[in-house]
Amino acid sequence: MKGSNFRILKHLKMNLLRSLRTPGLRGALHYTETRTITSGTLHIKDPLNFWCGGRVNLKDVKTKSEPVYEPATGRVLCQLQACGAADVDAAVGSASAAFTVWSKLAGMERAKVMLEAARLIEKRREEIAEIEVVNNGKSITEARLDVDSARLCIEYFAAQATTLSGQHVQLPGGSFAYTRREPLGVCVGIGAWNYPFQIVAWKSAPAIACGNSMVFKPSPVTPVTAVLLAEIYSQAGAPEGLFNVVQGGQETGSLLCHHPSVAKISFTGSVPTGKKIMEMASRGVKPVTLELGGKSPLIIFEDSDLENAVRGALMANFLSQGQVCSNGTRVFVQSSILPQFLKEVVRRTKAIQIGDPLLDETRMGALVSKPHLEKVLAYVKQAKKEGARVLCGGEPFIPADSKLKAGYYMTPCVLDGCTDDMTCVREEIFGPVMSVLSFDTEDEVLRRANDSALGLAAGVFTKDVKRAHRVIENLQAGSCFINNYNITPVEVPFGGYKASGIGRENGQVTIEFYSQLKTVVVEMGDVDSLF
Ligand SMILES: NC(=O)c1ccc[n+]([C@@H]2O[C@H](COP(=O)([O-])OP(=O)(O)OC[C@H]3O[C@@H](n4cnc5c(N)ncnc54)[C@H](O)[C@@H]3O)[C@@H](O)[C@H]2O)c1
Ligand SMILES: C[N+](C)(C)CCCC=O
Repeated sequence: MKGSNFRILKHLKMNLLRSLRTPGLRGALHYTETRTITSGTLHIKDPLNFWCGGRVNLKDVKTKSEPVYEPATGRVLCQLQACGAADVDAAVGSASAAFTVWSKLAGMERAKVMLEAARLIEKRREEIAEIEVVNNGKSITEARLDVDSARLCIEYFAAQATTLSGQHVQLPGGSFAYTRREPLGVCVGIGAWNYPFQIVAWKSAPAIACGNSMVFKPSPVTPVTAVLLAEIYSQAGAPEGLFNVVQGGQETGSLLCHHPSVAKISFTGSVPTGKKIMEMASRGVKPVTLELGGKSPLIIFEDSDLENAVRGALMANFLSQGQVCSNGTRVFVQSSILPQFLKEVVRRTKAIQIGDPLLDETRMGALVSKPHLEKVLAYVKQAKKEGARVLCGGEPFIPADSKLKAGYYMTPCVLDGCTDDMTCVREEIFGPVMSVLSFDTEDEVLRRANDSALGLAAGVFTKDVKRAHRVIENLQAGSCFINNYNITPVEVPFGGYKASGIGRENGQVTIEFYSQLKTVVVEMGDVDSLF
């Protein structure tokens, strides 16, 4: 026992020494791969802005700094320095300089850097996941999967980088044309707070695979992990300025969108902000990718495997404390199986372990902020007022551990007796609140499921193969699931119909959204002039 303790201590010491020798791991994080942190202990003092290949301390003394919180404890984690016009200009300038080098590399050369970045992410998986938990409040189990998804995305687009190519078209008289797939230039990424590390990878990986550079602005609520990715790309051999991070809120975001040297904007966030982004982009005729909100239907037919349908409904509603764009929050259950479904879904919802998100056994951590928690609780109150029945949850939750008492927790909620006109059924709540509606026929449920301005995702549970495909064909949603929910492998496109967005992330098609085609016509004979 003594010997094994000694070996563990020696291992920890070696890792600590190694981490202090590694650029980017120095400073206030004092972090190693094997050392784990506990809630309430991490302090971040290093600057969170990053351009020209390093972290940047803003010089402007007038820069306002804002507190960033640890949702699990309600404690201030760090101060955010928001970038102004000169900072945004410096970051875009840095990205423009990198573009001239990076865009000329062969796909294989880009892939090499990206695969090294993926390797570094895998090596630092636990560290990144823990920091994500401290800043976002989600459970460590989910954060690890998010880091994996980020890494897989970078690996996938590294492979895509090696396959980018144009077309050769034979023309009369031996003449021909060819197309070149070329990058766009400096791309801007703007992220939401629910999947901070995953979002920054889902945007940067296709962008840099195609030869673009990027300036990324995380949500001011979760600014911490994007800069880790910036350091990783740098350590992996990316040219200075290939990937930059500017911090701030809507002012900084709008400076980025209006910047004349920016070629494209890829945004993840709410529908109202998405509309503003599109307006700003239209002034410079810049292409946009918009990954926006949802109010997705999950349809459970009476012939479903009930056990799987219940599991699917929980996965569709309670991942990341319900703060998931694609969540199937309108759960339509065929009336004949409604009582069994509700009994089982409520039993399992009540059993969800809420608490310290850094503990392995926790399944639901804290919501992202106090105002957001209050907003979600207000939705539950409104649902009750409008006649929905609360079968469980929907209350603030105070964990027993004293250090978590000021955290932003609530009990996951199941609402029954919901009708299509209720606020909880019409609006995106973005919290752990499942609204259950009953239906009788396929035609009826299709009409009701499509009765929304949003169309991000949809799901169906049934053992009838023909019905499954027929229903999916008629659902107005971009990301659909049969007999499962919220499965988003990086090899398949993800994105919404209707007001849920424009463009796709992941999958081969995403190359189209980060590149442009140049057509070259080559004359092999004489010019046949009409003049
Ligand atoms: N479809 C998807 O893939 C997806 C994924 C995650 C989250 N979301 C959506 O995101 C929303 C929650 O995230 P949120 O609250 O951070 O969204 P939000 O729209 O408030 O903010 C998103 C980002 O936009 C920035 N921003 C705000 N105003 C801006 C402006 N005028 N100009 C430029 N940038 C501006 C914010 O600082 C933040 O970085 C939900 O609606 C959710 O459904 C969608
Ligand atoms: C990986 N999930 C859980 C499907 C989340 C996708 C991103 C949406 O918020």
